[in-house]
Amino acid sequence: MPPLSEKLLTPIEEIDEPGLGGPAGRPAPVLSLRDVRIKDQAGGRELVHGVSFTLTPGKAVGIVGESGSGKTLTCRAALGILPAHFEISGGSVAIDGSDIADLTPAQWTALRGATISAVFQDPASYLNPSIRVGAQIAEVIRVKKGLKRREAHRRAIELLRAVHLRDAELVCSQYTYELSGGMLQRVLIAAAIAADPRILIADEATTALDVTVQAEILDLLADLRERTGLALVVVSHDLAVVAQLCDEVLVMREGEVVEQGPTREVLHHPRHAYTRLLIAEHEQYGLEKFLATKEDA
Ligand SMILES: Nc1ncnc2c1ncn2[C@@H]1O[C@H](COP(=O)(O)OP(=O)(O)OP(=O)(O)O)[C@@H](O)[C@H]1O
Repeated sequence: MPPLSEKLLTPIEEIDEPGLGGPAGRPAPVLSLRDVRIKDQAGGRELVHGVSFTLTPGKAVGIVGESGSGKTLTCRAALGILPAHFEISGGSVAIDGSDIADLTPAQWTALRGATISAVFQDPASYLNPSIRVGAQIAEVIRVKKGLKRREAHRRAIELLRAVHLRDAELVCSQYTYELSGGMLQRVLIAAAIAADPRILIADEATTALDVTVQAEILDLLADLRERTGLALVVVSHDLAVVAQLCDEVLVMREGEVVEQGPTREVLHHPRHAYTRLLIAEHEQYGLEKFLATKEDA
């Protein structure tokens, strides 16, 4: 299995700071999708029929929808890791103002981890079972941030603390089989933020976790967003997760964005029948609590 830094996060070159580049001093978007369409070349089918959103630093966009609606393909398109035979067949994705269609492999390598990073479900498949987890995180830091081995190790422990793992030194020296699913998910988040990315895509990152661990991880993401200006794309079938974290929400169904807008507005005044259905289904999971919080804010 290739090391973590090669799988998702590969080597570093410094990227220019974006600064306040937008019109009228507004922050420039770190990620923008414009009418992105994704096609399965093998089957000739278009699976995603036009997704658009803009993400500025410190903002969070949520994508909700049933299984197979195209949420993960959309994220993979933004990360330049569509499965074989899939292609962006229309529209464009820009990271930090650069159209990803023009990026060379070396430029992609520089962007991944350092500018855009991701956490998916099933953390075990992204971590090497035969290397201690601390060494895997330290390797990302060495490659991406150019730190020496000892400093990278120290930073790995700091990151494990930052994701609220108790006894970070011990976890650092452990292997994946010694850790629970919740601990592994946090290790993966630590690895994903190790190179200080500006965009983090969290694709069902908390779905497999129990409610308490899920709440802790969502708090952690909210905190990173606030403290570091991290911009988030949060994919979840759970509206409560999106309600808690996101400013804007896209509701997807069968590859189509059926509704999009400020989270509060969409959740309080859904216009599409499918959104209303999702809300009705999720009320039992405590969505109302988050709606009340947003409304009071
Ligand atoms: N590697 C693949 N090979 C073939 N078809 C795929 C592949 N990945 C996705 N698809 C198809 O593309 C469509 C969109 O899938 P996608 O994974 O983006 O949905 P999703 O909304 O993320 O669903 P889930 O919540 O189950 O992850 C589905 O019809 C799916 O079957």
